[in-house]
Amino acid sequence: MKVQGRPMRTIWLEPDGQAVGIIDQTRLPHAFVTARLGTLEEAAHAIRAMRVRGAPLIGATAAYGVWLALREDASDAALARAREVLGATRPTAVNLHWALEQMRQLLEPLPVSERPSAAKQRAAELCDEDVAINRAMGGHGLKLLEAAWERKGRQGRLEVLTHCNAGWLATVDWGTALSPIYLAHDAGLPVHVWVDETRPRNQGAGLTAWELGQHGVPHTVIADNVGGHLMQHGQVDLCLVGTDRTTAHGDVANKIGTYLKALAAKDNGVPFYVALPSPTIDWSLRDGVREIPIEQRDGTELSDVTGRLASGEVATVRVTPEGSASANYAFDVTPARLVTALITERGVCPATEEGLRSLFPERAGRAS
Ligand SMILES: CSC[C@@H](O)[C@@H](O)C(=O)COP(=O)(O)O
Repeated sequence: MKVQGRPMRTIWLEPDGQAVGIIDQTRLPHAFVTARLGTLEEAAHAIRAMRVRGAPLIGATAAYGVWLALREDASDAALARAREVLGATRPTAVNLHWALEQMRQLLEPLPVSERPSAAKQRAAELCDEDVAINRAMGGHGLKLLEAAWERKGRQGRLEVLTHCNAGWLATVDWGTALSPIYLAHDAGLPVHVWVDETRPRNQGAGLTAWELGQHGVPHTVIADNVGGHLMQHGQVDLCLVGTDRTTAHGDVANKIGTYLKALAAKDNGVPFYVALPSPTIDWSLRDGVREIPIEQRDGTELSDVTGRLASGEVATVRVTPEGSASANYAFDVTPARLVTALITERGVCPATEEGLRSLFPERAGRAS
């Protein structure tokens, strides 16, 4: 992606090689601010406070967090502690645990003296792999968008609805759900994106709208409850979202509110696609609704809203009465039966165990 015309990733090794650079996503869209992460604690805090967020980027940050820990102390105990601290930051996105497990498998058998440089190199590789996966997913998703455009008779605009931010900012580059959209836009398809605001943290209004704007993709921000109305009136050709954890049977956990969009899509015959890199698949789970841990965050994210005042100052204001309790569920699970197809780096498949295993045959018979 380019930011103000300059190509960049969302996470990088700083030029001095001593720290990891990130974009502080809590400051967007009002300010574009980068930050240095120099310790395990800073990496864990960045994930917990959502300075970095989105399933693949959480995993990439955790991998670098292991390096930051091991360069201080590369003992078995320090490695175990780094995995514990980072693993406890956010519960739903399985990419976090996948990345920590990748690091463990590589590092545990190595002599202590070799671990820091190996961790640094592997974290960089995981980032490169994420970029390649997302680009490949984009190519497969692009074919679905082209087919939808043909079905529409190449009339008007291709109307895509998305929820939360499954874009460049949620990954190392490209995005998951937005990767096909960027490719479609670049290929000249007249794609227009309905962007759910995605309360309570407004990742749609603040992040998706911002990055689509950076790339010049036409888009319109809508309140979270508008999608059903648009679908009833033929104004959505397809829904395209990301996921934080998908079961071996194709149940999909994603940002809270995704399930309601999938129900509305089903009722209106609108295709509902989910884009996911393979590290997002939790092969050990069968029943997403019962088994995927759903993050509950502080109620102030719901009761308080941050925005820019007319004066230019960024301020946080309370929108609920003092004394009213807030429940802040961050994710929900869309059952596989509501998902038209899954888009992965290896191709598109039905949201079924057979579908996923046809693309990832090496997983056949493996529980995790
Ligand atoms: C990148 S794909 C899926 C997601 O990670 C995304 O849609 C999402 O739900 C992000 O949630 P967040 O709480 O902002 O980390």
